[in-house]
Order: sequence, then C-alpha cells, then structure tokens
Amino acid sequence: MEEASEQNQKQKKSVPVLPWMRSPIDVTLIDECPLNLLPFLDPRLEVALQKMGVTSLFPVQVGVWQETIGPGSFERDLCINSPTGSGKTLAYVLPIVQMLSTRAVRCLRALVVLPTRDLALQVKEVFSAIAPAVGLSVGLAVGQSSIADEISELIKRPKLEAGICYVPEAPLVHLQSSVDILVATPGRLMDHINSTKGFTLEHLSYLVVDETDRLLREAYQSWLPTVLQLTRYSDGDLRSLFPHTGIFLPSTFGSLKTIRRSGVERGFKGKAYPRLVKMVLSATLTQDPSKLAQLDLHHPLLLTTGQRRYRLPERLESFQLICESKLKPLYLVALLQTLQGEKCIVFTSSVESTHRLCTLLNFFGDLQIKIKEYSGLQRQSVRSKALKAFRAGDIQVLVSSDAMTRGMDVEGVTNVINYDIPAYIKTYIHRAGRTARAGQAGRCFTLLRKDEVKRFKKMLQKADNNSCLVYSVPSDSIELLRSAYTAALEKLKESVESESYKKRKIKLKSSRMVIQKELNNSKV
Ligand SMILES: Nc1ncnc2c1ncn2[C@@H]1O[C@H](COP(=O)(O)OP(=O)(O)OP(=O)(O)O)[C@@H](O)[C@H]1O
Repeated sequence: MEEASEQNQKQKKSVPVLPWMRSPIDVTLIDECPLNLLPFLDPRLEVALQKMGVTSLFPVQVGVWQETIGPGSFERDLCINSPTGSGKTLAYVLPIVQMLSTRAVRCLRALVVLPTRDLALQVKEVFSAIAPAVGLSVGLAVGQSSIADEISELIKRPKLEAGICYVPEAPLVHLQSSVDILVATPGRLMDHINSTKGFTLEHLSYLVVDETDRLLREAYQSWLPTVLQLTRYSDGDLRSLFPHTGIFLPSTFGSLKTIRRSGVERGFKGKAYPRLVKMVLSATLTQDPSKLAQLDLHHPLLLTTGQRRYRLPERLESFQLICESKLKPLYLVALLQTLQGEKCIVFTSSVESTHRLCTLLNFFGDLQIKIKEYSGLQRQSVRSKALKAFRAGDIQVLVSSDAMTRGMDVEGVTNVINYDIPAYIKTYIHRAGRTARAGQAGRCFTLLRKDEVKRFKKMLQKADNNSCLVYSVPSDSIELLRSAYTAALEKLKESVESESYKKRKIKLKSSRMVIQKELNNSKV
C-alpha cells in the first residue's frame, strides 16, 4: 500500500507543469525511414547524405522532418528531448537546409547557438557536408580565428571598381552576409551583434538552441533576449536598442525585409505575423516553465522518447566498480589494462583533478596506452589538438573534465569511465552518452566508494533502462600495480611542486612588471 502511494507520488512529480509537455510525440513509436522513401527530400541532399554514409533517417530525424518539411510545415516551435547519440544534429540540419535551398538572395536566415566552440565546430561540419549541395554557405562565429578574419568570412565587402577605395565609415548599403547559416557560440555572436558592420539578424527565419538546458543555465551576455528582440522589434525600436545595428537597417535588403516582416504565419491561418521558427534540443531538456519562458516559444510541440524524462542509449551497458578511495587510481589502471587500448574517456570532477590524474597515469610505467588531458584549464589550441589526436586514434584515453560531457561526438569511443561519481543524473546521461552513439554498443563504468553506492543507485533510477551491474577487478592485478603506483605518486608530487614553483615565478614576474610600470608612470 505504502509502496503504491510512493509510486503515485513519483509519477505525480514527473508530470510536467506545462500542459503542452503532457501530450508529446513519442519518438519511440516512429520507425527509421530510408532516404528514398522520405517525402519531399531534395535529390541533391539525398546524394550529399549518402556521401556522408547516411542511408536512412533515425526516428527523431523522421519525427522532426514530419513536423517541418512534412505535413507539419514548421507550424509550431519544436522542443526535442531525445537521448544522446540519437541524431539530433541532423534532425535540425536537414530540414533547415532543405527549407533554405530555394533562397534567391544570400542573407543570414538560420542561426544555431551552442555552448562551446568544439561543439559548434562539430555542428558546422554537419551543415558543411550537405548545405553546399544546394548552394548554401555556412559560417562559424566561435572565436577560433581573430575577429577580423571571422568578419571577412561572414560579411561580403563590395567589389571595388578600379581607382575607388573602400571607406569603412561609408554607408553600409553594400555590405552583405556571405553566409546563409551561422553556427555560433553566444559570446562571439554578441561580439558580432554589437560591433560588426553589416552583421544583421533581420532576415533570420530559424533559430536553433542546441544543448538548451545548458545554454539557459547562464545568461551569456543576454544573447537570447538580444536575438529575440532583434528579430521581433520594428526597425525604429531596433535603432534605439542597438544604435550600431540600426545604421544598416533601412535599405540593406529592402525587398527581403518586406518578405520577412510580412511573412505569413502558418499557425495563424493566413494572418500576417512575423515569426522566427525555433527548435530547441537536449538529451535532458528542462521542464522548468520559467526557463522555457525565456525562449518565447510559439505553440510548442514536444518530441520525446518514452515515458520517462531521461533515457539512456539503448545499447549502453552500465557498470559500477566499488573500491576504496585511495585505491581508485589502481582500479582505473587495472580497468584500462583490461580494455586493451579501446577508446575511452575518463571523467573527473574538476579541471584540477583531470590534470593530476592524467599526469599520474602518464607516470605509471609501461602502460602502452596513450593518454592525454582535455579540460577547460588548457588553452583552446592545446585542447583542440588533443581532441584531434583522440579522433584520429593516436590517443586511446582522454582524461576529461566536464568540458567533454555534452554533445561531443567521437567515433569509436567504446567506454566511458566516471572516475568521480557525477553529481546529477543529467551529468551521468551526458557523460555516458559519449559512447553507445548512433545505435552502437558502449559501456559506462563508474568508480564508487562503498558509501556512494546508495546515492548512485537512487540517481540512476531517474532514467529509463538504468540497470547497473557490479564489475570486479581481480585483487592480484591490483597487487601487481602497487609498486608502479608508489613510484608514480612520487613523480606526481615532484611535478606538482615544480608546477607550483613555475606558477609562483610567473606571478612574481608579472607583479614586478606592474610595479615597474607604475614607477615609470609616476616619474612622468
Ligand atoms: N541517419 C543517420 N545515419 C547514420 N548515422 C547517423 C545518422 N544521424 C546521425 N548519425 C550519426 O550519429 C552520431 C550521433 O549524432 P548526433 O551527434 O547528432 O547525436 P545527438 O543526439 O546530438 O547526441 P548528443 O545529445 O550527445 O549531442 C553522429 O556520429 C552522426 O554522424
């Protein structure tokens, strides 16, 4: 009786507050669809998809296609809650590219926002694989190159006649977008909105917010309200809000502006009503009404998988390894040895422990495994190099902070190891989701202290297909590693000391420079 009421209580809790979330489209009821049976697919895109190795669309992609190109015709904004690796990227890339394929003039029509640079690069690759087939151009605004280089990629300068100089301060009527689709991180997007001449969101028709719950967690310089304002307000309002942007509003794309501003809102049966179509996606989409309200969704439709809010990939196997805290590195090494060079990502709880663990593993004698670090503590170039080597298979193990948790798609990752227990089910889902992608098999191991087992079990109960077997490492393989561990710890200690000495030296040098500068100034 008590159990039944507890069950009721749990079910009650999981019912979303927002009414439209209570009647979703269940993607598990949709079948894959071979490309040749997909209604209205542009034959040029079919060829491009085949070149990518795509012969049929995954269920979530079919579901989104039906609501965009199919009978749904982009009538409603879409919220897509679908497991990691289920193909959410192509789910939005394909219909957007198909819709824009008939464009007559180049201008920025679709904007995709992602929380990190590496994720944006990944999504740009997917667009770039199919968009050129229909004559569309894709840009990137992530701060990978200098702002000047980025601007020259995004904005077309007028072709100058012989003897005529281009004057940057001149009226901006000739500046045009070089891209139809832009993939951006919020910071760089705001840089362009605030200061790039000729950059306008005036013609934007599609906005994709990928990894929505992550992006809604932080304001990121208020990028979302800014984008919504820029696509909603009349020109007069815009000019007062963004004086710089306003300069080129009046006549840059006069005719196009008219098309967008008086575009017919399909959901309103022919009434003139300008609207930006939005698609928001995550494997752990928020149900929080106040967070979702920020998106100002129009008649939203939820596409989700199954009954529960969280779902792990179909072919993911979860294991727990119970060990003493001080023996964790030994258990990890023993586990890596049994995995024999398979591609693994090891997650830790912080950038500092990522660095320490990676250093320790590399001091561990003759492991015959190439191990590198990937964390927010590193410079972007170092991080990207490690990722590239991992993708190429030159590195087998990537020790990572949560910088790698979301969205990253690396082919052939067969194992994820939680060296530190994730604090939330969402984190577990995103970490585990770096394996078992696109219908492949994968394993997720979590190292636990005895006192963490109960909490971990409770956390996993929040997800579908949550069974977690105990994985045991033979005690003799731990014993064999003990002496190498002691030596590695010794080296780690030395390395930590030398690093902190170097840091202190750099700090001292820079504070001396500041003092010297002030002295010089005071002489003047
Ligand atoms: N129709 C398809 N056929 C074959 N492979 C596909 C198809 N769609 C996507 N993939 C592949 O599946 C993998 C996962 O896709 P994607 O990165 O879009 O997943 P996701 O749902 O966005 O995952 P996450 O939530 O982790 O970001 C990618 O390697 C992608 O190339």
